[in-house]
Amino acid sequence: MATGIQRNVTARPGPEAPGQSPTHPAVDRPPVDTAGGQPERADPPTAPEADQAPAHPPAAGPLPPAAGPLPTPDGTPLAVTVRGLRRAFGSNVVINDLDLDVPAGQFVALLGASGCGKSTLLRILADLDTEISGQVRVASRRAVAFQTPRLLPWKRVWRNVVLGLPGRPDRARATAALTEVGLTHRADAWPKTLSGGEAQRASLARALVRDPDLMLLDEPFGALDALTRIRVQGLVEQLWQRHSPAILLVTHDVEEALLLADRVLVMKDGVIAHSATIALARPRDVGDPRFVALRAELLGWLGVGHARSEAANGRPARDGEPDPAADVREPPPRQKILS
Ligand SMILES: Nc1ncnc2c1ncn2[C@@H]1O[C@H](COP(=O)(O)OP(=O)(O)OP(=O)(O)O)[C@@H](O)[C@H]1O
Repeated sequence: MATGIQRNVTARPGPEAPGQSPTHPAVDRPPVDTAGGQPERADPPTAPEADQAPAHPPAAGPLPPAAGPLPTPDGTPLAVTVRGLRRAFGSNVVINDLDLDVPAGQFVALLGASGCGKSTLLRILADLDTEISGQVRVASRRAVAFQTPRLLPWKRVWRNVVLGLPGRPDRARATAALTEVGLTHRADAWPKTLSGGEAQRASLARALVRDPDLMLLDEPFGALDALTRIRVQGLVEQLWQRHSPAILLVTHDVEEALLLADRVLVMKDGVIAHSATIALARPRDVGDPRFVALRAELLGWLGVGHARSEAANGRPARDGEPDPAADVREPPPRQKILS
């Protein structure tokens, strides 16, 4: 696998005030909806940042020539290698000496409390944030999908799918990707006429068309209703099984993480504080006692008290009852885990 971003940099003093980083545009801003039947333009004035690796080298500077390949434990090719990563916004140090390895083809879910830095890490891996120090190496063919599908409203669906690919827009490629996500019949639709699930499937097709070695998914199911969410989760799992990219999925949903991932990471205090290998056969059964135990373990790491009790007692704690598992399930003090 070709290695794409290779950075070994020291943080530069950022000019930004919180919320004003030039490398952190307002990423969740929905596009202005101007689609209503407007004619297609050949090319957008700007391409969305989502779903494609940037065409230009990162602003943080090239890897010094002396830097050799990072160690790969047991020779496994890695889709992601991070060493000593640090990212701060002013005095807010969000990522602090973080290490991470993601082997090629592995499905990894990333959990953590709100604001702990999950999206920041994903944006760094997507090369959308370069104000960092540390070493970052990721597969060159990568694709990103966010909670909002970010389709350009003035482009028909199929043109959105191939947007940003080199050369002339190739309808056959778009059709192949749309077929994979079951959306061929909507190829000529305008984005604003799609349902939430259809739009997210179009976003997945846009990721897929790049034949990525690494897919970075930031809560891609977060805005979907419960039923659509289950369907799109299943689709992502199928696509992963068919194409075998490494996937890093940011999610708040422990069950979702356990249903989909080979490995679940918990981010806390700027590092990967816990890594759990999920060695359960697929499709997974939420009622399987091992699934229940893993869920309780992860909820414990996320600081959910009742889950700790459930893990220890096999039943939820009653209100007011001291948590007998609290001292054994509480994560140990911060330690460095190479995940
Ligand atoms: N552009 C920015 N400028 C200043 N601070 C930022 C910026 N982007 C993120 N942060 C801060 O970095 C921290 C981590 O944010 P991030 O979005 O990575 O968290 P998260 O774990 O993904 O949260 P959530 O689960 O709620 O989406 C937060 O304190 C956030 O306010």
